[in-house]
Amino acid sequence: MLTEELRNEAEPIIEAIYNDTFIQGLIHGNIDAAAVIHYLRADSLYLEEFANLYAMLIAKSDSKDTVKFLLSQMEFLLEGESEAHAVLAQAVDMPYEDIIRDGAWYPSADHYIKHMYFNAFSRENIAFTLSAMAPCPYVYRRIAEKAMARHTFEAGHPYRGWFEFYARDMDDTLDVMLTIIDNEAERMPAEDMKQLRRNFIESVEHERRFFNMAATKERWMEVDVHA
Ligand SMILES: Cc1ncc(CN)c(N)n1
Repeated sequence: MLTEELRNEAEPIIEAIYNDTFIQGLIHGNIDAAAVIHYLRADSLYLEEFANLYAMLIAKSDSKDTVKFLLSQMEFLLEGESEAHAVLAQAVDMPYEDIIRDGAWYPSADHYIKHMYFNAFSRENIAFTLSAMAPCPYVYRRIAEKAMARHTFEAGHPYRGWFEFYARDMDDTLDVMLTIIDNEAERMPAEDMKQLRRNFIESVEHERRFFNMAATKERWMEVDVHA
């Protein structure tokens, strides 16, 4: 199955993400607070766009079950990830609303978001956008599984709740996304399947760039348009 192959192809990139600064900093509880704040500012905006993408896909869906799934995912997204964000805000001891007030689409987040919108605007078949969106829950679940398998997070660990959330709550989203992608892929010509594959693997790399964007506190050049 296509998504089985994609998950195997993604594994080396996910292992690299796991060993990069941001995740290692969460695991060892010694991450730079400014990197966590940078991450939250970008991620709160990213998740808003993710919800908007679901809305675009609803408009393209012809199956009632798919529409119901997309609506439930919008709901989960607008509520659910706040639990993971709350863990990070607690760890840096700042009120969440104060942290995300100054968010912006920093370069790597901007690229990732536009990669998903490009597919949503240019393709009628929702599988193209879903293949760009699926690494969002998938990469986080794999990273959380690796961390929980390789480390014992003691009760007071500041980021334990973040890993527990992503190890636990991504299954429903993922199962439906991957099923839709596989069902659509079966009826596609080879070049379209190649595009699904590219969309997925590029988004896995976008996930790596997003975490590194936070670790380096990546910003645009200080030009007025982004001030
Ligand atoms: C950039 C990004 N990727 C994935 C996730 C997990 N849904 C997230 N919160 N942010």
